[in-house]
Amino acid sequence: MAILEVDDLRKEYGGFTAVDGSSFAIERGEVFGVVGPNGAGKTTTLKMLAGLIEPTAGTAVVAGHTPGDPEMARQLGFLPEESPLYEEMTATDYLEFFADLYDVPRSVARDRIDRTLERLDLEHRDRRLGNMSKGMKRKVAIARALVNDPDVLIFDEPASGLDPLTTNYIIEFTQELSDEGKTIVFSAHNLFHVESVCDRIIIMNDGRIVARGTIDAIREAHGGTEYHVYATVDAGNGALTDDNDDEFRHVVADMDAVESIREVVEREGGRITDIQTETPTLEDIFLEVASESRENSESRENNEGRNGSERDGRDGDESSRSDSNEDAAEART
Ligand SMILES: Nc1ncnc2c1ncn2[C@@H]1O[C@H](COP(=O)(O)OP(=O)(O)OP(=O)(O)O)[C@@H](O)[C@H]1O
Repeated sequence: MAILEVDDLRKEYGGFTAVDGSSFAIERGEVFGVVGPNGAGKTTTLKMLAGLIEPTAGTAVVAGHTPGDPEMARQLGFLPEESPLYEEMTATDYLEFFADLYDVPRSVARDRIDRTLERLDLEHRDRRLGNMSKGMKRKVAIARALVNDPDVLIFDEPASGLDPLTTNYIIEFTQELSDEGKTIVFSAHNLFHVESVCDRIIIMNDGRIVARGTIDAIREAHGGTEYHVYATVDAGNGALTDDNDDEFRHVVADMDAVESIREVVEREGGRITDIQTETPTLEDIFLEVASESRENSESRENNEGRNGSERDGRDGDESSRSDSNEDAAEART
């Protein structure tokens, strides 16, 4: 059952649309990735889920409550991208202060804070926050998101700008929280981290969701694994040659096609010299999706401009071309 449901969520700033009608549902216990280039609308989406920004339209329901409802705040832990801390306080004082705000009994809070900081391997808990390193501060911010023991966590760039060791702790800790049954909305630019912790993702661009699903399903929708068959003769399939023209590379999508190439090559008296597989990384897919989405927006803008200035009977053609571009983009969402 979905613990978090978002329906046609939209945020406009003046005439600018930062989030353009997002809809998705997250199942209890899932780690759900929100990825996209700078300015895609990720943080705006997460802040609307956390009740920190009022949507212009649409709804978000977290554990049966709408953002801003005090009961929802009890069930939610939000780690913002930037987390200013009270520099004069120690980590322990700071976290106890927030536990009080959530009415967590002192003894429960102390135990929870101790265990969380222990698991995050935070030393010098009585050092002033202002004197802590960036990584230590990030761990305190994570502990703050957990102080009320929420069911749902929203982590915006939890490990950005940290050293590899601290990053590793935080990514492993996220995985452990998921294993314990927490539902986590996870946004990060490091797609390797996204791939290692997320069950499903959405890819956003220019405020819109341009791809969604499990990483495997998205990979499949974007060509999946390619087989590169190298042979001494050209078996067709638009084979490419190397600089010396003495080897032909045939790129195909499945093993049946590999076998067909083998048959033709052997019939022609040639031989297969190598077969390699290439699976796109999430980064490859991300770059492809972002550039496709940019081309679609440009084509939409061009068509709108042309339709506005040339109302001479050709509008039907242009708009149907534009629609098919949108259909192609939507088919992948
Ligand atoms: N308060 C605001 N007023 C006007 N525009 C805003 C405001 N907040 C965000 N935006 C704009 O909305 C768009 C989406 O911003 P958002 O911070 O959600 O992107 P993001 O995907 O999180 O980017 P990044 O990866 O760089 O953090 C950007 O173009 C941003 O400039």
